[in-house]
Amino acid sequence: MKDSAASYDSALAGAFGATVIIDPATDRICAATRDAEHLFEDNGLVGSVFSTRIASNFAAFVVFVDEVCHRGAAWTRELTLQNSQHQPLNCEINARILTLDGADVLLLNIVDLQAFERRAEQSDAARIYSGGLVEWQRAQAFFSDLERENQLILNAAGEGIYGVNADGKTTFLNRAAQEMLGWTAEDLLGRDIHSMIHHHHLNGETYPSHDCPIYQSFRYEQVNRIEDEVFWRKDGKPIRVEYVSTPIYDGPVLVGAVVIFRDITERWENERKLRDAMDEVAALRDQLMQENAYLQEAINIERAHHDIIGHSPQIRYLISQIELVSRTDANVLITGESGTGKSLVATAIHNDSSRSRRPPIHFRGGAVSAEMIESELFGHVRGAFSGALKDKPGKLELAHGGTLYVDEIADIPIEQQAKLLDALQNGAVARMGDDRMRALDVRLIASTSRNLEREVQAGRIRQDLFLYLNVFPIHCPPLRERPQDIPPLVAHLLRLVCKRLGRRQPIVTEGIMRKLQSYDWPGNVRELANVIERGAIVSQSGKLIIDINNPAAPAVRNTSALLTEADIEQIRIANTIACMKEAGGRVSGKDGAASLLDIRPTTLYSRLQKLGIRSEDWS
Ligand SMILES: Nc1ncnc2c1ncn2[C@@H]1O[C@H](COP(=O)(O)OP(=O)(O)OP(=O)(O)O)[C@@H](O)[C@H]1O
Repeated sequence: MKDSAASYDSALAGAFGATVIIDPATDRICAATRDAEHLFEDNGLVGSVFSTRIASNFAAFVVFVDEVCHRGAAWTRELTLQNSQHQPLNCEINARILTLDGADVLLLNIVDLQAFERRAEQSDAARIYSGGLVEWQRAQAFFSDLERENQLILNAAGEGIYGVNADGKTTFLNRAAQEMLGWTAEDLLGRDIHSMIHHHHLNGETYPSHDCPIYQSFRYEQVNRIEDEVFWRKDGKPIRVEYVSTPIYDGPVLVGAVVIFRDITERWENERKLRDAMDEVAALRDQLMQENAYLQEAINIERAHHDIIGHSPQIRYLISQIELVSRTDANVLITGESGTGKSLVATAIHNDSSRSRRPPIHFRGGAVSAEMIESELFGHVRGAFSGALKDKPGKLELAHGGTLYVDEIADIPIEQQAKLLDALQNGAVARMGDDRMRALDVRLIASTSRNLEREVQAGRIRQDLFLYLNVFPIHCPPLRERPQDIPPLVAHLLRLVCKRLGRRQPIVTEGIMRKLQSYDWPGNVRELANVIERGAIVSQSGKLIIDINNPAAPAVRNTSALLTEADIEQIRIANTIACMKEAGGRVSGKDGAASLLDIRPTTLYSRLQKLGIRSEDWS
């Protein structure tokens, strides 16, 4: 046994690393090196059973031993051994047969592959990162070669290009870089470039090199693209740059980074000017919008007084109705003969309402062919029907958040009435040819010159739509029922038309006014406006001439529609002053005020006195 031990010792003397001798007959470990004990974490290796050191696949071990016995030597990486803690050991096993003291034993040299890989990595890392003189010289040589070989290209490039080694020292600098930075190659080569051109941010804060993307390029092997930074010139001025820094390798070794940069000062300046200009445009637009809102408000206030003319009780009642309903979101049905001012009333309601920030959307059923009504109201998508070449929103969609005024609701075909009611009640609309529902918040104001109840009975208006609309009916009275509104309407319409035509305003004689007031006005205010316009055009003599061919019998006067004495007096005062102005203050004579009014001068003298009209009033 002692002899055997000596033989084992001498057999192991030349062994390297973890080595064991096994007796294949007994499966026992006869001898082991210290490295083997270390590997298996077991000081009592000698004498123990070897097969317990095999983690798995014992059959593979038997095959391996057979191969060794047969060939005399073999190796494998297929077997996983385990240490005393049963942790697996990923190994390469080299085995051969030894004959000691006349008996065959197995000598196994075990290489721990994990430890081997760790050592390889450490030595690689040491080679790359230790940064010893050899590596530094190698990097220098690499950059010199790079620069020499690419001299022409580097110097021809419009972009600034410089290289840094793994210590951040400048290794080369092309011509464009020197021109942009003002630093020469001699100034920078071999020096820490970050501290020379990249030391501060534009706001004055220092820029530590470890935060710099260029350094990160060679520390963490990243390509970094920066779109807006500054490099500092030799004269202390900053230039705005965009750059790309790319790590570069000499074979497997990282030797530094190349930085390619472009001076974007001019572009940045142009962009800044553009941004400033756009800010200014936005500010002006806001200002204009505010002014517009202000003017709109001013116009609305102005309109509230002047749009709907008339002092008759009917008109006063109409205005009170408008004021009442415009404060609500209720649907409104406006009835009245043609030309009585239904559109005017609809606009007044919208303008006085909380929806007045959006323009009212006007839809006149009778103005569109029956086939187009659906597309006009609900919109369509491209291809919804032949001729639908692009998407188009309908009037309902356009009125979202505001008011839709449907003029002559009875002209809408019955199917579209159903669809309209559906959209309004559900608060959603789909364009023709589209499934997508779009939200809808619309106030509906509808008008008609027909008797809607009769239209419902005749089946031309849906009952449910009529009920939906008839929440707040407003009636516009015909002009023949309120002749006292004719003088103020005439004055208003005459002023408008003369202003538009650029003409002097003719005088309205009392005779003409009587004629206008006794006419029936089947076309209501629209007809009156036409008569006045025609009169303003043909009147050359300074007096309004009107042409009403078939004046009706004096309209039946409703006592509640009569002018008060005060009304009459006011009109008379205004008309007399206008005449005196027109006649240049002369009462009698061919172009005198009395002649314009078609009364005697003495009557006019006494009227001036009676009404308290003085020369200051017309001069
Ligand atoms: N009270 C009024 N004060 C001032 N202008 C009026 C008044 N009533 C009507 N008008 C004017 O008469 C013209 C016709 O009015 P509007 O178009 O509103 O009538 P309508 O009832 O809607 O007519 P239609 O039924 O034919 O559409 C317009 O120029 C309108 O400004």
